[in-house]
Amino acid sequence: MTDHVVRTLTDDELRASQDLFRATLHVKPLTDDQWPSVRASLQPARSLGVHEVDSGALIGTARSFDSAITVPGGGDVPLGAVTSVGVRADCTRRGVLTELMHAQLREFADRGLVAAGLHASESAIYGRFGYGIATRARDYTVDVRRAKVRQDAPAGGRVNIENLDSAMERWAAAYPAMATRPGMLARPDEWWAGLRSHLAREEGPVTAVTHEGTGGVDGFAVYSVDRPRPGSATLNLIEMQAAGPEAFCGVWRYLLSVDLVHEVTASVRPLDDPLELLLTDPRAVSTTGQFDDLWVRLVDVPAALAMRTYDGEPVVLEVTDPVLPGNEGCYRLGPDGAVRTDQPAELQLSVDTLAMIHLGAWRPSQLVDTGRVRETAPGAAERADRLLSTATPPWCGTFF
Ligand SMILES: CC(=O)SCCNC(=O)CCNC(=O)[C@H](O)C(C)(C)COP(=O)(O)OP(=O)(O)OC[C@H]1O[C@@H](n2cnc3c(N)ncnc32)[C@H](O)[C@@H]1OP(=O)(O)O
Repeated sequence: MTDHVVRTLTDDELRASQDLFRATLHVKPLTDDQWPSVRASLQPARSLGVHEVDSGALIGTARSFDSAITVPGGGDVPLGAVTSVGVRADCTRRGVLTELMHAQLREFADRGLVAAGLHASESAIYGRFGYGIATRARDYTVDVRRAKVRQDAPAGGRVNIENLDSAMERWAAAYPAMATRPGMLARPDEWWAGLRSHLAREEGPVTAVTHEGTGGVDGFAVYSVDRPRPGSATLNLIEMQAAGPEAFCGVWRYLLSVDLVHEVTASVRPLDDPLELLLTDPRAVSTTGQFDDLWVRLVDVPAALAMRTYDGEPVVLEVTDPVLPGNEGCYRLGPDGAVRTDQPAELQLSVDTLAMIHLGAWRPSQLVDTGRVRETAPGAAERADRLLSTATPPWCGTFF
């Protein structure tokens, strides 16, 4: 018998659950001023809590919001975006997170969500629940004095500074047309409310810029500037989306022209962000980190496999999934789609490893080389490499 129970939290328990989560991250509780905007970012009935039976105290929490993820071929797969996961520090390592994760995955499956996604605070936590690294990202800095945009770089449209609140409404309307790369997420209203409350906590002023091309809004960015002393200002790019090369280049041309700024830092950008190639001196850009971005858990494996496209010779995968055993079995993937099959397995892998290849972040043959995938038919991994490859590396680009 366990000494705690998991259940969906009621509205009047949400603030306590957010404060519990913040405490696990060593952050102060919400103030009365902060709470309304945080409340606006929470979807109803999507917060789970674990209470101790004896004391009734809340000791663990996890929440989610309903979203969708773009997969290769352009389809949108319904996804539960998991966040605010925390267990009170004096109650860790006795299975509270495990119960939360299992309850949440059951709830997602019951509601027909095909996948779950999260950004992990530590990379050792979520693999055991079937999550795998499905997108990667990099941070970079730009030395503004060296960064001159090439004359042949794409041009067109214009950048305007806007009021943040009105800009966000226009961005929310334009964003779906930009979320075409595998790994990008749909952003419900609550996500935009969360961005607003996140930006309100920035110490310095926050600037919103919109790029308008011939068809209207096709890019946007939000940044803050640190200026610890005269002559030394860093522009921190908090968010940037662009529908195409003109918008990408237009926004960067603007960012590199802001007076008094000697350095721009950009976080969690796509691995193939082409800024270096737009500059006369590509070394003006320095990658400062490359890391796991979105972790995905395929909740309904047959649906997730069927909802993306494949290009190349078919291959048969055998999937193991101790947490959701209904996913286990062999699947034949090919240009005609993905279906369960009785054919013998050519590659064997666990469900967390499947998430690593589903959007194209890793090549199956790389994973054979590291022991994560077992090849039972010679040449199958190379066939799978071609079948699952994508034109661009997947990227999430949405923080939550
Ligand atoms: C999506 C997000 O919100 S990311 C934010 C996650 N939250 C945090 O990082 C806040 C601080 N940390 C915590 O609140 C907790 O330590 C949690 C949530 C990470 C883990 O909660 P717990 O209740 O201790 O996890 P639980 O007891 O279910 O552990 C399950 C297994 O994972 C392991 N594990 C749990 N956390 C970690 C960790 N940080 N590093 C390595 N292993 C871990 C446990 O050892 C256990 O393994 P075992 O079964 O082999 O012993």
